[in-house]
Amino acid sequence: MTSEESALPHFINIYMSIILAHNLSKFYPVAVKEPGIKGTLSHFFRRTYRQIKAVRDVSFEITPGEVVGFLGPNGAGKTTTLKMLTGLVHPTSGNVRVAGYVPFRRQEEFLRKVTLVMGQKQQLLWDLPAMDSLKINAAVYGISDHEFMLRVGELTEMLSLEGKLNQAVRKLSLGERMKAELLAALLHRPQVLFLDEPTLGLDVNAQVGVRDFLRQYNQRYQATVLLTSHYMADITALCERVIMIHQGALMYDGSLDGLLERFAPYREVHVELAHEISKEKLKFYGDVKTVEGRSACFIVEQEKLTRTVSRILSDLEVVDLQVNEPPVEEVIGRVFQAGVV
Ligand SMILES: Nc1ncnc2c1ncn2[C@@H]1O[C@H](COP(=O)(O)OP(=O)(O)OP(=O)(O)O)[C@@H](O)[C@H]1O
Repeated sequence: MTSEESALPHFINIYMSIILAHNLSKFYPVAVKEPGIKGTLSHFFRRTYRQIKAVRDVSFEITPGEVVGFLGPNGAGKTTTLKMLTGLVHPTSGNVRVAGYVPFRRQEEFLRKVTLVMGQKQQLLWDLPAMDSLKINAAVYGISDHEFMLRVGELTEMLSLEGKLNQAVRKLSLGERMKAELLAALLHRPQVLFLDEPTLGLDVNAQVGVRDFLRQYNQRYQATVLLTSHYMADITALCERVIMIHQGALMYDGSLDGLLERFAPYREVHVELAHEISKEKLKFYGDVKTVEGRSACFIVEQEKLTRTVSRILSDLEVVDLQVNEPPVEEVIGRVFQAGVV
């Protein structure tokens, strides 16, 4: 019996969680070669390997209908985790269940319940109209003609893809292609969506389109979504909860607000002054992030906020003042740099 087939710890309720990872690890063996001819020769006769610990003891549970952001810097182990959750990669150790199934067995019932969309890979055939690929998908999943037309009609409308499915995929814009990919990935009405960078490379309008669609789809079908994205706007627009990994290990699992609260106990104070003032003089009031003409931005610790703002208002000729939360990108960037929670 493999580790995945062994019983899960009793405290884990597989009926409550639609996605469940328990102490999930994946180590990739990679051959190590010494430089030079000698190295090449000895590599040929006797290979030595080292382990890349892509994912280490990661545990989390996701309940049906949640939309969860999965964050981490490059190489953190996000794609490897998604591959284990969809059964494309066999875990080195740990347990995983998705919709009650052990993913790597790739049972038909399991495959009907999940989908994996990777922004940098496409399933639609390049030279054919998307509709042709959709018909193949419909045949694979045994979707009747009537149901096929209904689903395609509905998704086409939700994705604003009217008139696009009969053009060769290579003639579509990047945004339209991504939307058509989503349509193909959702034709079988999966309950669980694993989305790896679904807005990668898209322009802002197309990003917003995909985001709006995902929100609508989640609400309409109560689908569960685990989403990775380098665009924080995707995460803030869609996810109340985020899971963060770094160097393969879990760093944070909780609300997005909680993450910002925990890692950004400061605010940005933007002021518009009546006259230009030198950066040197402004430094008296706090860390100066930027100064451009009469506008300045200060970074102020939360507990000093009231004092600092009242001092700025009483000392300086202020035309406008705003207190903002720091941009999520910056906070996440600082968390990744800090490395350890
Ligand atoms: N098939 C493989 N063989 C060896 N090492 C691998 C393999 N796949 C991934 N890795 C390594 O495992 C680590 C995690 O990779 P993974 O692709 O899961 O990260 P990621 O968080 O998705 O990164 P990114 O945001 O850059 O896509 C990296 O160090 C990567 O080089």
